[in-house]
Amino acid sequence: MSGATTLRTRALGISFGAFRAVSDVNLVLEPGARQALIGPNGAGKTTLINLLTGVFRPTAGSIHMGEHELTTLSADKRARLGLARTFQINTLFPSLTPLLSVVLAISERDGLGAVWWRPLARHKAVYDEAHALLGRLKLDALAHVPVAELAYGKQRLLEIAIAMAARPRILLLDEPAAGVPQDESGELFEAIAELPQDISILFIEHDMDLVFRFSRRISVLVAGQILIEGTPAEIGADARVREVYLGQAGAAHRGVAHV
Ligand SMILES: Nc1ncnc2c1ncn2[C@@H]1O[C@H](COP(=O)(O)OP(=O)(O)OP(=O)(O)O)[C@@H](O)[C@H]1O
Repeated sequence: MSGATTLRTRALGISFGAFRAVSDVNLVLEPGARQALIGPNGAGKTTLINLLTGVFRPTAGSIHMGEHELTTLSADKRARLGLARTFQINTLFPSLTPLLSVVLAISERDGLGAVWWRPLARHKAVYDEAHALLGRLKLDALAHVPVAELAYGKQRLLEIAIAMAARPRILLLDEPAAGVPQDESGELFEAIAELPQDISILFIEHDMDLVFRFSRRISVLVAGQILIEGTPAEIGADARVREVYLGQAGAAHRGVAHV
């Protein structure tokens, strides 16, 4: 699958027992979006991404990608339609190199995982593509360094390179800068901003400086529901958003002065 597409949810929700973790969410991710999903701890941001990617089955509503309805599709099928994600926690193999990590991801995409006798030309094409992806994320100089020896910010970039190996149309990034020292997180987001413009990106981020620098739209999730969705200027001017954030302990150090 290739080409830009729109991801859309209609009245999406999930309950865990009596607890409604996400409810009535109408989210639209336009082609080429650079959209932030923000909200207090426990608001349901990761749960929403888990619903979009098929980790959880919704208890209400539906999910659509272009003309495809995803609501009941497996995570694998959604990935094949062009939906990719990264996780809040590091999921890399520490002893592999970045090059091999990306080669494996490309092989997986092509269904070549178990085919060791593939033609040499195809082998070269996979390596060329892996080098190009690493180059795009400015990891080419580190292609042969074991993952365990990479700075954490570089590891997070590698996770994005691996997600990109699936040739996604939509990329969902769950706190891509989590655990990354502050002086490396700007560089990480610059790399994200430079990904091909036809890929739609939704990212969860707590650092408001990064959110306001790198998003073109912001969705604010509070207690499982979208409180407001708009441009950074609209979100920054919204009194309810200020109230939500100023009510949170520690909000000041997250740069809420910008909200
Ligand atoms: N599998 C589950 N079973 C029961 N409750 C769950 C489950 N997954 C999430 N929750 C609950 O749903 C709520 C939303 O959690 P979620 O992790 O989506 O929040 P979040 O906005 O991503 O938070 P944070 O910013 O801290 O990562 C929380 O109260 C959480 O305890």
